[in-house]
Amino acid sequence: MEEINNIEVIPCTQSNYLKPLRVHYNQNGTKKTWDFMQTHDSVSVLIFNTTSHCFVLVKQFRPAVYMSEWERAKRQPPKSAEKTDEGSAEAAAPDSSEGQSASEGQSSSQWPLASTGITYELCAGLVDKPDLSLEEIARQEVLEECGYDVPVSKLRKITSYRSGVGVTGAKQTMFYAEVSDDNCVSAGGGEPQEGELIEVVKVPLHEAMTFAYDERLPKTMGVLFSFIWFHNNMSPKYKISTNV
Ligand SMILES: Nc1nc(=O)c2ncn([C@@H]3O[C@H](COP(=O)(O)OP(=O)(O)O[C@H]4O[C@H](CO)[C@@H](O)[C@H](O)[C@H]4O)[C@@H](O)[C@H]3O)c2[nH]1
Ligand SMILES: [Mg+2]
Repeated sequence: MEEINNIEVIPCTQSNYLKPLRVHYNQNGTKKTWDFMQTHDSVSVLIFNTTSHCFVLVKQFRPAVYMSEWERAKRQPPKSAEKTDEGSAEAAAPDSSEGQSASEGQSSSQWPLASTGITYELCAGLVDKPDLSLEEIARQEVLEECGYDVPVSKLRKITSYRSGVGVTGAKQTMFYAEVSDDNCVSAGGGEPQEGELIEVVKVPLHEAMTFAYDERLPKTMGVLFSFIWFHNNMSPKYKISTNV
């Protein structure tokens, strides 16, 4: 249950997370300019629980996604208040949590439901600790966000890729971790002192592809890619249903 209100949007002039910059350069003799954002690289982890045959994902409110939905709503106001994806999306969700919002803080504009800013993601984290390896950061994120204590040696690197090419250029490295209920040491949920409010969500293997392609459930590309990676690499060890 999320309640988002008192929304105020201001220009970002200083941040620990990103730095907007403009680069001038010559490409094949042509003068060019590009605006970009310096951000941290990141790691993500596809977690598969071998006891329950479920993928372990996280679900959290993402202000950037919410604000993007707000922009869209301003461009295309919904035809009627009831006519949103909300009911059907939550009905199809693998857990029962419900989004809720209040429209306050900003003139008379209609704020979207908080649930439009809640996304399903792989467990993931920023590479912001120079003394730790990518594997060690991934291990910490699995523990903090999902509550599983897995040794670094059990993390298998899947691949790395650019998580954004137009704006950030940041690199994300993806790992695979097989866990069992025996590795579960806490409920997870992130670091409350860092302001993290994370819900751990289990997606049964036999529902994975239906979940992945259900556009009513906002999710990252990492979820989609990693499920397909699992299908290609872990079958026939674990059978993933593909009838979508
Ligand atoms: N970004 C930001 N802005 C703030 O103003 C801001 N203010 C506080 N924070 C804090 O920074 C920490 C960031 O948490 P993580 O290290 O777990 O990183 P994620 O946000 O999970 O990001 C990962 O997962 C994403 C989804 O796959 C990918 O897109 C990213 O590339 C990937 O790094 C949290 O403690 C959060 O409370 C902000 N973080
Ligand atoms: Mg995270």
